Amino acid sequence: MIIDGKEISKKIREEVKREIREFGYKPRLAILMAGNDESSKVYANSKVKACENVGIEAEIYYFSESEESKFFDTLKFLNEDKNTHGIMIEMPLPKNFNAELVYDTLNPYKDVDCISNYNMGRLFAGKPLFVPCTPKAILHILESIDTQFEGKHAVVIGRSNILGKPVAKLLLDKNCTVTVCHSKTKDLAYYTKQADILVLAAGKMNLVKGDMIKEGTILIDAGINVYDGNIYGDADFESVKDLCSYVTPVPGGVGPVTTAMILKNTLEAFKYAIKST
Ligand SMILES: NC(=O)C1=CN([C@@H]2O[C@H](COP(=O)(O)OP(=O)(O)OC[C@H]3O[C@@H](n4cnc5c(N)ncnc54)[C@H](OP(=O)(O)O)[C@@H]3O)[C@@H](O)[C@H]2O)C=CC1
Ligand SMILES: Nc1nc(=O)c2c([nH]1)NC[C@@H]1CN(c3ccc(C(=O)N[C@@H](CCC(=O)O)C(=O)O)cc3)C=[N+]21
Repeated sequence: MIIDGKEISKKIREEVKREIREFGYKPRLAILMAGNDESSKVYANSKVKACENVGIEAEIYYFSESEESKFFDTLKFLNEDKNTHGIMIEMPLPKNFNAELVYDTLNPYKDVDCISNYNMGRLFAGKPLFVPCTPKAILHILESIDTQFEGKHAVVIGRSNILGKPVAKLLLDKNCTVTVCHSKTKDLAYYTKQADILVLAAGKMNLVKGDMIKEGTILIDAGINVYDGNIYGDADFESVKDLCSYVTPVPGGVGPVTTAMILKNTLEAFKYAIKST
């Protein structure tokens, strides 16, 4: 069955919208965007639209590659700004930016995508302030199809701090047996063939094909690859789709649910702010 990420996203957005309506004023999300990546700009604009549709005020702050100090000044201002509840920093940052300093500077209570070192620590200690948006989306999708996690073999391809690692940790919390593969993994197919749940988060088109998976697997494809003006996941969708019990398409799978989770986390940041006043 092909999972409809747009439908799942719609439900989350409606819930967030309903909850926001009950508050007297609007949550505010600041999106910091450094560098000149055109596709990131498109995503940032679509996030603003999604925010506005549920009653979240959103503003994008643009910085060129030569504006690192202005970027940090803005970040420090937003960290303290009472009117800003969530801060989302678009990744990747330009190479010349001190990313480590960003992870140490961002106010953890506003860190809606869980990129700060403090929040990464809390996440892995099992007491997260925020669960990062894409991993949260992936777990939500799995829960929405009533996945039985316990004792299942989950294979995650990718080990980035923002995606692969937290997904693996969340699946471990669900009592899956988890294998994490990466670019140095030998014989990827050996692992993918064993997967009851397979999560793709590598950013490599056609990385997984039909002959690399077992029948009945649940395949969640978080990859986003742009080719010839179209977007594709990490799986060769045509060759895997009939073998999987469930599969997410790209577009229309993990992406829209991720956007919904940004809204949900912004609402959570708003609640932290209310609690602390
Ligand atoms: N749908 C959504 O909402 C989102 C989608 N994405 C997409 O997910 C993908 C991954 O993103 P992100 O984690 O940020 O990317 P990174 O580039 O940070 O990480 C990619 C990971 O995949 C591994 N990898 C790369 N090539 C291979 C290979 N041939 N075989 C096995 N493993 C491989 C890398 O291994 P190693 O560690 O050894 O280098 C690395 O761990 C991208 O396509 C990105 O666009 C990202 C965020 C949100
Ligand atoms: N701190 C941080 N967190 C992120 O989560 C993050 C990031 N930085 N930098 C960029 C990547 C990319 N990303 C996407 C989100 C939604 C869609 C999405 O909604 N895609 C639509 C398709 C859109 C289209 O057609 O172009 C879909 O898959 O259906 C895609 C990609 C989040 N990212």
